[in-house]
Amino acid sequence: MESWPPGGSGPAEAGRRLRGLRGADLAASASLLSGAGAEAGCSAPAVAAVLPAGGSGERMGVPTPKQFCPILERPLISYTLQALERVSWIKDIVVAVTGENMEAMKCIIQRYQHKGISLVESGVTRHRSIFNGLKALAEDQPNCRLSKPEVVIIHDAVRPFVEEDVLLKVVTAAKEHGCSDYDLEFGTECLHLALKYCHIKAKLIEGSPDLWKVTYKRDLYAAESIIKERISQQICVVMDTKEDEEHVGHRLEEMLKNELNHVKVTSGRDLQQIILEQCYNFVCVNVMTSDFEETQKLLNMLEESNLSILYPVVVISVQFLDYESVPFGQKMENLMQIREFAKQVKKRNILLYGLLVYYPQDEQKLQESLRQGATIIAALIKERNSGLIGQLLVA
Ligand SMILES: Nc1ccn([C@@H]2O[C@H](COP(=O)(O)OP(=O)(O)OP(=O)(O)O)[C@@H](O)[C@H]2O)c(=O)n1
Ligand SMILES: O=P(O)(O)OC[C@@H](O)[C@@H](O)[C@@H](O)CO
Repeated sequence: MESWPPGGSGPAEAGRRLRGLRGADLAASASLLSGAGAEAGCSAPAVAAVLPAGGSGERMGVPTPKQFCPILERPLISYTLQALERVSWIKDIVVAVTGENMEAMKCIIQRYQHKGISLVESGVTRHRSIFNGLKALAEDQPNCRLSKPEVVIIHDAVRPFVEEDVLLKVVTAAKEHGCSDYDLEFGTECLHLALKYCHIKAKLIEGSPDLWKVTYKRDLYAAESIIKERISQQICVVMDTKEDEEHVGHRLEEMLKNELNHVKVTSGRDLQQIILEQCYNFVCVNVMTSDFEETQKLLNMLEESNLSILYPVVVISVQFLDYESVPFGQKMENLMQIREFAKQVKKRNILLYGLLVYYPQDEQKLQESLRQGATIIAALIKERNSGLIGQLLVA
């Protein structure tokens, strides 16, 4: 644990100025700025969050500080901000970053449309960074858009998977509980500081298994896998033949339902609604219309929405081909257009792939190629490999 310097500008002084810092700490910790909400007689405390993000990530062993390392091309800290922004009762989020990374952080906020974020300069240790964030919330500065909170959640910027329920438990505990010897013995250094400098007793709250901190390089891979899994839970099948239930497109949809029984497969009858509900995977079957007509309609809709700002959206354009009756070479020439479409939509974070499904007369062979098609679709969605965009895969 670092030792605070004596004197006016150190954390001990800050503790006094904050008039009582009560802490609960595990992965997230909450401190209480006494006054604000309680005095106003509010039943729910006014809550803000401070994210220390001023570290250099030495243990990660890469030049970029880990909070800015990309996961699916988006910086890690943006996932953490997204997790906190979803919690409607957190009114302000203060992020502490180094002066050197201030501009980069502003760009991240703008690019990923994060709202209600304030930036402060971090300190040379994690605790100093937290302290700077608390100061911004506690001080009455002119033109300051931050409102004084009653409870402050302290959350490492490198813990992207924090859920609302644990945050609520921590905030509630920050108000309700005292602390035990056990907490002090097995707690982290934040608990100790709260007691030593502010004479505040803290309570240790059990976190969820997903609350781990990205520390080593392997943690980035683990985080990426978790994110990919989360956004692969729903697939929307869009097709240009809605009436004919016997149609081969519907058979592919049924095959997907059978093969991927943990995934929700929906039909794209109300695309606007499905986009609003944040489905990140689309299988687009072009049968009756010309080669990419249905796919292009879908791509236009996706481009107009903001869906792909936070996660890459996968679109698989499916064509059924009876190789025996259609001249393959001629067909291929048209289908190669997919490369250009894919390049264009990649700029909007949409990953477009092509899938040719063999459509023979023989029922058994058809069944087999549908099964193969479903397997390829599942793999493309699971992997989200941007190196394969614009490719025509064959089932
Ligand atoms: N001077 C510092 C040091 C750390 N942190 C932040 O505290 C959190 C948890 O710390 P840790 O995992 O130790 O991060 P680093 O110090 O960056 O990692 P390392 O110890 O490997 O260098 C991170 O979000 C980190 O950015 C901070 O705000 N200011
Ligand atoms: O043990 P590490 O150095 O990886 O991390 C220490 C702290 O940053 C972290 O556990 C806080 O959440 C505890 O207050």
